[in-house]
Amino acid sequence: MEKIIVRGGRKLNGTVKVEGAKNAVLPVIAASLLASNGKSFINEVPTLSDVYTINEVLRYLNAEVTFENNQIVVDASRELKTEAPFEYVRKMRASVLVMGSLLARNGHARVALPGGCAIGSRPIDQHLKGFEAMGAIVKVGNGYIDAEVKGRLRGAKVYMDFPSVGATENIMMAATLAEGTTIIENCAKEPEIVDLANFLNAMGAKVRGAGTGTIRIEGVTELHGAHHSIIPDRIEAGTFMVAAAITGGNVLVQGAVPEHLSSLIAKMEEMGVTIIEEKDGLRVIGPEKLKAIDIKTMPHPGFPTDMQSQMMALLLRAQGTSMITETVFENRFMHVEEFRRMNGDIKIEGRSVIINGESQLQGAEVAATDLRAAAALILSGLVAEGYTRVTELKHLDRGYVNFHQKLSALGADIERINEITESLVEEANVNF
Ligand SMILES: CC(=O)N[C@H]1[C@@H](OP(=O)(O)OP(=O)(O)OC[C@H]2O[C@@H](n3ccc(=O)[nH]c3=O)[C@H](O)[C@@H]2O)O[C@H](CO)[C@@H](O)[C@@H]1O
Ligand SMILES: C=C(OP(=O)(O)O)C(=O)O
Repeated sequence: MEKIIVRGGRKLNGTVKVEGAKNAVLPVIAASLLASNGKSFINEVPTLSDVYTINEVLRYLNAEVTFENNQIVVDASRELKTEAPFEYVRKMRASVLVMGSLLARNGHARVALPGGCAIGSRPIDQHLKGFEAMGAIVKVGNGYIDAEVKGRLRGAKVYMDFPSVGATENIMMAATLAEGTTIIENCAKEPEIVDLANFLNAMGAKVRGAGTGTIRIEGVTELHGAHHSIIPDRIEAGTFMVAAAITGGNVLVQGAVPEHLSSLIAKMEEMGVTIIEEKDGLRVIGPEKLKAIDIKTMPHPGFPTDMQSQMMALLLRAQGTSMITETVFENRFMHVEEFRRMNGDIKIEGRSVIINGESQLQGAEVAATDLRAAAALILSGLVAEGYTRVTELKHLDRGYVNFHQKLSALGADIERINEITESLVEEANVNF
């Protein structure tokens, strides 16, 4: 088993470069299936396990995919299969994003039901409601969702009960090849939605309004391959901003886009962190003392749920009592128990947690419960007394490229080891 071992106490200094966004590249790769002629060239692609997984899904579906030097080339011009089986969807929920493209291209899509995960039950009813409004017959059974339409999908008005990111993306992709105009109301406004719309438009689609609460898609009969560069990862950027602040360091987060990070910047400034916009990113300078604040996660432009656990790590160092309320996912507090193992003083009260920042964090062996929890526990390890060992790194690898190397380059005392290697070293120490 692999572990990250971090020893607390070092201030971070220097420059760290942000990768392309995981949550932008996954829907863009799914969208590349819509091109019935020409290749798509996708640049600034991070080498994450989720990216390898979605590439496998595309290959299974009969697309040709290469991934070299942070560029993916997709040729989806051959006839595509219709089914994304459970073995892929189980590894990564975002596999469900191929459904809209397959339904639009083939008139039929069969995708394994993603099921729940560590952060909540995560249903996909809003995706299916959109497909049904466009004329698809959707059946759920034997662990699969089957959606089929006679002829082309038809443009429709879809009102989303909640501005779901994935549902907005899936409906947007399906609507590009529908007959007539689709209007998605109360849709998600995340920067990743805008990135997907830009890619679709480069493929020949007619998508307007991405980034606002209403998106209009005028259907076209065919899409072609296109060139696209993925936006920088605002959550990776935010994670390094917290790393700088928590250690009282001074770090330039290169590639961070201030407009994508406005809620995080505002809340960190409220805590007393200095954030300076520079030409190529954000400089973050941690104060001697952090102030306690309250945070509520919300759809964009509200505070992102994907930064909730990292901010919990930061608030555990603030003077006074803070509260975080999670409104996006119903069960995204699994990391609280792990923070408690590090002497974190946190109480869960319904959908909120109360954090007392006065107690000294102590190094401990902790398990990552999900992707962002993995990063957050490592952030706490940067300031805990002694050694923190973080396990279940498969979660970390879904969303962070070379996380420990990047922290190490900024001055952290951190390494990633294989438990077998570690026990050999211990054995060697005993024997010699
Ligand atoms: C790959 C990707 O981009 N993942 C992001 C995406 O996930 P994802 O697209 O899955 O998140 P959604 O915005 O769809 O989900 C938000 C909430 O809506 C609920 N819901 C969603 C769809 C639906 O049909 N019915 C329903 O009830 C979910 O259970 C959840 O409670 O947005 C989340 C919210 O910003 C982020 O945390 C994830 O990192
Ligand atoms: C929850 C996340 O991702 P996913 O939707 O892929 O699980 C995340 O990026 O924090």
